[in-house]
Amino acid sequence: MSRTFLKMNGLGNDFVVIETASQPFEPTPEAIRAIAKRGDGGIGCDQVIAIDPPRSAGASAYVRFWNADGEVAGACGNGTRCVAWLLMQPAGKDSVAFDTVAGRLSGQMAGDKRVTVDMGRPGLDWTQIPLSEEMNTERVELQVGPIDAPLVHTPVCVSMGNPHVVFFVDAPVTDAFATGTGSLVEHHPLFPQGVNVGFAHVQSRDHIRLKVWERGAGLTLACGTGACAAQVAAVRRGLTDRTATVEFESGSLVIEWREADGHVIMTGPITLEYTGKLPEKVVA
Ligand SMILES: N[C@H](CCC[C@H](N)C(=O)O)C(=O)O
Repeated sequence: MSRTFLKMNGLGNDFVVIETASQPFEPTPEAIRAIAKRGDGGIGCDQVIAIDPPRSAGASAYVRFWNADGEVAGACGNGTRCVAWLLMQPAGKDSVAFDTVAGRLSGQMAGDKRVTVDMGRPGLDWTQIPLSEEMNTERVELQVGPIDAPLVHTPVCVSMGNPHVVFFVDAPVTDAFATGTGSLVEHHPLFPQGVNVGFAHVQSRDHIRLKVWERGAGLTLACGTGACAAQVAAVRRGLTDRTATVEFESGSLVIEWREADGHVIMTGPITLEYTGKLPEKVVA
């Protein structure tokens, strides 16, 4: 049985989205890798997303995420905006709630192909990231490069349902730097579940330039949970006010770490690229 899918992206961070109500989807890591592979018979994407029927009252769906390396991911901000938009279309609704392994998320329309998602509260304790040892997550004892002249050091760690480490840098970093440094940190022993690595350049109290090396996907054009983590990290360090624009080369997200309830609110665009059929051989 061949399955239909939707190819979508959020600021170029791209997804193969499969609605499973009429086509069960229990993929192996190899199947995910085959779907995500760019070229050689793959569809090509950073993450694969399954939209399952709801498992609890009040939710429109249960949503699962996998990285291109085949491993399960706990959250995906850009993907969450795309899912929220999809779930609001048929019913002509302007708000929706759905569940993920990281908890209940809610979305609402914020203009044409623009969605606001409540990503819930960040995890700030070392056990929530998680780290392999107790540390102050606002100033983590970690550096990359020569001891006497580290390339990056003393990051902030934040969980958005997935682990993030955010390094503040004095200037926007190149793709080569983010790749070389991010790939070193992704599987550092301090992060027993791996980590997404952000390089944040604070331009002003409401503007951050960000590049993210994603766990299980590598350098992506944008990272929604990475933008949330960078803004939470910047507020913790006193570098930005509660709402900031987080800018990638492909565009920007508006992130608010809401004072009233501690929730992180992300607003940004979604793109529906095309619909297609998964090749039979890819997913048995
Ligand atoms: N690579 C991430 C999942 C996708 C995050 C990103 N695509 C986003 O928009 O948040 C992880 O392993 O936790």
